[in-house]
Amino acid sequence: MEEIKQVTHIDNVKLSDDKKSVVIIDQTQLPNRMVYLTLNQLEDCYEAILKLRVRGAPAIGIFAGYAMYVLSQQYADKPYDAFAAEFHRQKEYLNSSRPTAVNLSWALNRMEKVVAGNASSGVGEIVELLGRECVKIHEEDIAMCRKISEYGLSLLHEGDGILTHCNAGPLATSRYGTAIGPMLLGKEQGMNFHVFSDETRPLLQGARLTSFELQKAGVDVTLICDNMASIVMKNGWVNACFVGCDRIAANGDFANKIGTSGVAILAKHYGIPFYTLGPTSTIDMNCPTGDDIKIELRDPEEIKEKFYVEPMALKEVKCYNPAFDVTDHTLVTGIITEKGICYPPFTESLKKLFD
Ligand SMILES: CSC[C@@H](O)[C@@H](O)C(=O)COP(=O)(O)O
Repeated sequence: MEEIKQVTHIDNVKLSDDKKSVVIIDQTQLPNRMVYLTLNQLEDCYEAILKLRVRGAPAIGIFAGYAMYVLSQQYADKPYDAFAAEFHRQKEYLNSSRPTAVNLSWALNRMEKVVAGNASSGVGEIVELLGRECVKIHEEDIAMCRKISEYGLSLLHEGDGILTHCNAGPLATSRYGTAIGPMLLGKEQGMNFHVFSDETRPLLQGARLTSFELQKAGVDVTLICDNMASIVMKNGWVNACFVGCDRIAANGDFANKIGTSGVAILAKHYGIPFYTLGPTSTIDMNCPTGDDIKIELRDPEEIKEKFYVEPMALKEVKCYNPAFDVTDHTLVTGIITEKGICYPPFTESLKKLFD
């Protein structure tokens, strides 16, 4: 296994040297194998998002931007109208891979705006502009993650215990990550935290990815099963909960990995501040409340078989496998973005971010 020198420099998504492919770390293979995939076919890009080879709201947006650029080069000999139609078809297809994280459609729409806004340019020039736009999306995310990490760190103290759910670190974003960023940045500055990482059933992003990132960064991390969050809070070991987000509605409700809302309810019970951290690209002002967020339903096989040597349940047992849940804004202490920390009432504080 390739040695990770610095987790904040992991290239989870990047362009190949010849810019004809997008290269990702196959996150389904971690923490056991560091496998890079070189993708340049539409179906493979779709499959990579669907199967969570690339995952995490910002990372799938960045990936989609690169993928559209790579794919667009393959039909750049078409006249503008045919090029734009093919671009739209491929964009819609990629967008249908996962419904909950808004970053996917946000990045795809940004790329399509380049095509629509340059109709009078040659297709070759448009492809070049697409190349610049996807790099910009990535660079902006790097800067946003750094700012979010700084704001998050401003709320923490030496020796704090922090509980997190799922993975919102470098693998899910760029460089520092969002919810994990403050801990990585604090560590770089000589601070020490005790992080509890929920394993995050059924796909174990907390066990496979978050505890991997934190351990490699030298942060004190303790892996717990999801149903142990209550006891570590009751023991007084958690000073704050930091989680990521996939879509924040205009009223502050937000979708994140299934189980997040349970963590928020527990945190309220024990009087522990609960924060979600995410870039403004994760805020969907067109989505009034959490009820308007589409929750992805996934294959029951993920609950019954994946990651087990033998099936964990009868094949015929019915399963309900939502990938995300919505945390009610009343449970949220603050929303930490690259533009600052929003506090209730969120309808007003979130709106101000876009004024
Ligand atoms: C900064 S990543 C934020 C979220 O995308 C993350 O917490 C999460 O829920 C990811 O879910 P996943 O299904 O692994 O893509």
